[in-house]
Amino acid sequence: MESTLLPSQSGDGGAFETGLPSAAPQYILLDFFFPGFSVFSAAVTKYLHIDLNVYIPLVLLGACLTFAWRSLSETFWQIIESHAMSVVDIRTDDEIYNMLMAWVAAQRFAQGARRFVVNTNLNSRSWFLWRWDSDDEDEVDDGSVDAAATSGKKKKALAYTPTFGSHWFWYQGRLLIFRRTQNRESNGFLLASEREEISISCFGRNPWILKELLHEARETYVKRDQAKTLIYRGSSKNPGGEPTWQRCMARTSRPFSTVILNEKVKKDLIDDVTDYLHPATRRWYSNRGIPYRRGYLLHGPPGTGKSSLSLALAGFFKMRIYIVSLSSVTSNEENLATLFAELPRRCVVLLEDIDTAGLTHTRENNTSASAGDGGASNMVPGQVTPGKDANATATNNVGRLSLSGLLNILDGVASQEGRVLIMTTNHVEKLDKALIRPGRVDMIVKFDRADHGMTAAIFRAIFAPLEGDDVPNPSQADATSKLLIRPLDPEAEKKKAAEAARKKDEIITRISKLAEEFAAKVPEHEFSPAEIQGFLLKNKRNPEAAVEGADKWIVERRKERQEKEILDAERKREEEVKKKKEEEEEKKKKEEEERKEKREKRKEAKRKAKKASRRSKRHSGSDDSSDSSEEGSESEAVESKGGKKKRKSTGEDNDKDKDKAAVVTGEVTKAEDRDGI
Ligand SMILES: Nc1ncnc2c1ncn2[C@@H]1O[C@H](COP(=O)(O)OP(=O)(O)OP(=O)(O)O)[C@@H](O)[C@H]1O
Repeated sequence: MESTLLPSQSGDGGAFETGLPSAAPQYILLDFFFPGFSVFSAAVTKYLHIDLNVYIPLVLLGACLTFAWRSLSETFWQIIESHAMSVVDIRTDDEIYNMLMAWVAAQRFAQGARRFVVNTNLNSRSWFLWRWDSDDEDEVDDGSVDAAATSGKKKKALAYTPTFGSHWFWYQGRLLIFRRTQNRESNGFLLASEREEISISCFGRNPWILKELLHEARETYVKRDQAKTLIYRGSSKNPGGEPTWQRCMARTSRPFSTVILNEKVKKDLIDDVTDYLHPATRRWYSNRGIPYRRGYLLHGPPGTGKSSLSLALAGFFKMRIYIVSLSSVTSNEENLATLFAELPRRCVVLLEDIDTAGLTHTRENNTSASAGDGGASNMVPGQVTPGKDANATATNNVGRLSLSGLLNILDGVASQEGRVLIMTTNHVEKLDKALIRPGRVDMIVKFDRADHGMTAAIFRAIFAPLEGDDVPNPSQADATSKLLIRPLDPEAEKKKAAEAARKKDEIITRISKLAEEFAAKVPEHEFSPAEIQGFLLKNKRNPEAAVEGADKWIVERRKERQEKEILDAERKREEEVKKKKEEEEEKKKKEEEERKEKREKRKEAKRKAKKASRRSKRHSGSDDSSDSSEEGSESEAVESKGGKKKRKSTGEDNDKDKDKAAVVTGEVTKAEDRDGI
């Protein structure tokens, strides 16, 4: 092989002997870019007899070509993209991100990706879009499910999505590109998984296919939640931060029938909401200039079904429910206004505990809050609920919600027309009339503790067999597996179905009988449905035990209640004693302050009197001096006759001044007496 020897190689030894090329200009250059290249090249030449110099131009050419190809293709793509393609960028802080990712995870190209991202929760990490509904854990029936998840214990489904880069796929016969890139802005506040951008592009200047895909993604996503009631709660990420609606749960919609309430009341409520939500009603309202809103007030003791009815209503009308508890610390006027401004047009808004909102400033009686005698008989509508906020003073209610603030929000521009407003309270009697006047509250539903019929209904609801109930009965499971192996003939199947129906009827009859027995034992209007349900759930597989244990439970419950009442009374007494003590201390302090003030005033008066006396003294002194000047030599004569007379006259003046001072002091004292000091 022909080799180009460097001058030093054929010359005087040196580099030739060491086998290292001397510093030829191209080697200097190459060494600069690739340190050690000259040594490597010399070694290759010496041992392999390959002269790398021959290949350098080729390598350079290749590099140039690669570079040119890259930049050309990039430019080419940019031109194509901007002139011949349509692209949709998806924001990671919008719900469409969740929708699209759920759709992508179900596609073949995502499941077939060799490098992918695996998630148990595909949703955006933006905290307000984050979903942690436990129900989703059971959803293992979509395409992205890990097969292992279906076996045995239910696990969270695994979703696979393609990793960063471009991924080509076919959709409705069109070639599309799903691109997932790392967000170039390195915002320190973003989580790692938030730092991504996704886009979908298609060839052609018409983006209809992309829109279709997005619609499909949304439909699929919404369908998943169709049988569920989406619950949002108003909260802020950090204290003092801006509040927003946070999706907190997707519950399987509660059938109306499971809320035990007077059937007529239920029907009236459903009819009313149905009529309100009818498209023609909106026009009717707007034609007459009436604000298109409807409000409902649910009131009654705790655990009687107010929240359950609200959720059932939202589920029945397939609306999202937005819940705010007015007793929460964050519910001040500003926060509530922000939340109301973000409400969608058609939804249910549930304002819980409107009596505990600290609505101290009523519109009717602004001074009532300061009346402060606190007795229940003197309760003014809109006052703070005693027990929780009774001690709240004007100062510690700063930043809290006032009644007029709440009314402004309910009526104001931030309030979306078309929403169904439900307010719940345990103390309807404490609400201001303005809050529940027609237009704000159009229907009032009263809830009560369970009567005979309700108790029996709760019993039946818990023990009667329902479609889809899992009966953990080993013999039954055995029978089912046998059935799977050896199918029955139609006749036998019919017989079996009839037998099952007969058995079911028998169970229902038995449960109805037991329900009556149970209801007869439970006194009416003493226990809330929640309390009864709590007891029955303890015996959910044994209705007979529930009936048997009812008497004992009632005794225990009464005892518990009594103990609680005693504890409450004790706590109340302690609080009262503490309050009294505080009041006494306050009184003492006040008295002491008053005494101090009196003393100060007296001192001040004395000081004034002294001052006056001194002034009058000075006055009389100056009179004397003028007399003396007038009298001239006469005074001198008097002086020379001896200071006795002068001293005498001064003494008289002093006595006069003293009298004068006494008169002044008397005046001040009188003035003090007038002021009641
Ligand atoms: N009328 C009812 N029908 C069916 N279930 C009820 C009824 N009342 C209460 N329950 C059950 O009791 C539990 C508590 O009910 P819920 O939260 O609706 O009461 P609430 O009146 O809203 O109470 P609170 O005033 O304390 O918010 C729920 O599990 C619910 O199933």
